[in-house]
Amino acid sequence: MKVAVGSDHAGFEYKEIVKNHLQEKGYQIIDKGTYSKESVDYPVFGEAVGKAVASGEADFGIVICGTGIGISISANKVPGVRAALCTNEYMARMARKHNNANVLAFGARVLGIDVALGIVDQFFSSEFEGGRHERRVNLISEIEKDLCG
Ligand SMILES: O=C(CO)[C@H](O)[C@H](O)[C@H](O)COP(=O)(O)O
Repeated sequence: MKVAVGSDHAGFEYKEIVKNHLQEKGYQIIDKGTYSKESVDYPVFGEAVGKAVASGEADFGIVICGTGIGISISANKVPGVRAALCTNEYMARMARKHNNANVLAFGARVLGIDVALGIVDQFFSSEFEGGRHERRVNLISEIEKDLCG
């Protein structure tokens, strides 16, 4: 499984920890930056991870900024991306089971690292349930087709 990861400066340290955590579990990591704590702009990294997932370069993505808000908004601008901003393990499970999210977002300034790693583990151990949820996810895709072609 290939996972693209990206963050701004606020999420950099958590990105490094998440990378190691997933690599230890056998995931292949594609790191789209940022690569230090120097101040940068989160849309660059949300877009890079979003494009990696939408193009098939990665199976899933993880984006991290201070709150997770700006970088999830940015990733969601890429057609085909369903980025879910999660603040607890239940949201992470539902993001996969009900929304078929392909990008996980969270905020390094609002969550402890243990909570963040729990969210990551729940996201990757949950599967899309399909059924009525597929109809709803397809409706999201139709909005995108109508507006983006
Ligand atoms: O985009 C954000 C909020 O939606 C992130 O939290 C950013 O990391 C944050 O805005 C960066 O702030 P800074 O004062 O430039 O470190």
